[in-house]
Amino acid sequence: MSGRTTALAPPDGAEPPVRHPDAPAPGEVIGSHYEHCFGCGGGVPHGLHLEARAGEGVSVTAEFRVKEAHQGAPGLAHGGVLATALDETLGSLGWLLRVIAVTGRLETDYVQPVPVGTVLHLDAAVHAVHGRKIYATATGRIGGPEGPVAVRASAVFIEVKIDHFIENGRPAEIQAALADPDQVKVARAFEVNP
Ligand SMILES: CCCCCCCCCCCC(=O)SCCNC(=O)CCNC(=O)[C@H](O)C(C)(C)COP(=O)(O)OP(=O)(O)OC[C@H]1O[C@@H](n2cnc3c(N)ncnc32)[C@H](O)[C@@H]1OP(=O)(O)O
Repeated sequence: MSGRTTALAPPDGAEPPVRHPDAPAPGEVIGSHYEHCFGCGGGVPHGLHLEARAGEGVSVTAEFRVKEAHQGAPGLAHGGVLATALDETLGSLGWLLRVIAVTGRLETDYVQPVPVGTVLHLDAAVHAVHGRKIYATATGRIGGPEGPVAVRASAVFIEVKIDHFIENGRPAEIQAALADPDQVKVARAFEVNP
């Protein structure tokens, strides 16, 4: 841990983020990075099925409809599920930078309860990059993209190589992913980062 900073504010010397030339165009849907991802995968029945779209610069938008399976208190979304929605939206920013990054720190503010049936309108943007650290924020609104803020988050993501998953993931899922041409295509899209 020595020398590690977990501050959410970019340090001196941090640079503005650079949108990759091959990033999806503004408005383009960013596909799921993994079919079995709880946040975005189509193969998870009770998952969030979050669909993100590229925005301008290094930003994204996404929508998440809160279902019964996502409750904490009766009729209300679970806070951890809302944090997942924010985390997943932030994670999709990697497609704009063309880097693979994992959440290092995620700080969440819960501003308003979010009832079941609500569509949470999310947006996220990268503000700075310092070495492997990516500083980003996300907001979730209810009632529409300009509606009142229900949740927001600040995060530091850390860039990793594909080996991070190969070395740490359970072998059964890693082997299945490596045998899936669509999954390999997703991984290659990041590995050609110049
Ligand atoms: C096929 C497509 C798939 C695409 C897959 C995309 C998935 C997205 C899914 C949504 C997002 C997730 O939920 S991701 C899942 C949840 N997250 C995780 O599982 C991450 C678990 N943690 C780790 O594996 C590790 O701690 C890492 C990789 C984050 C860091 O370890 P490391 O690689 O050894 O790096 P390390 O040298 O310690 O640190 C590098 C720099 O980052 C800083 N740093 C390290 N940790 C933190 C931290 N928690 N908060 C702030 N800063 C940190 C250090 O101070 C240092 O700064 P300096 O000294 O250089 O200044």
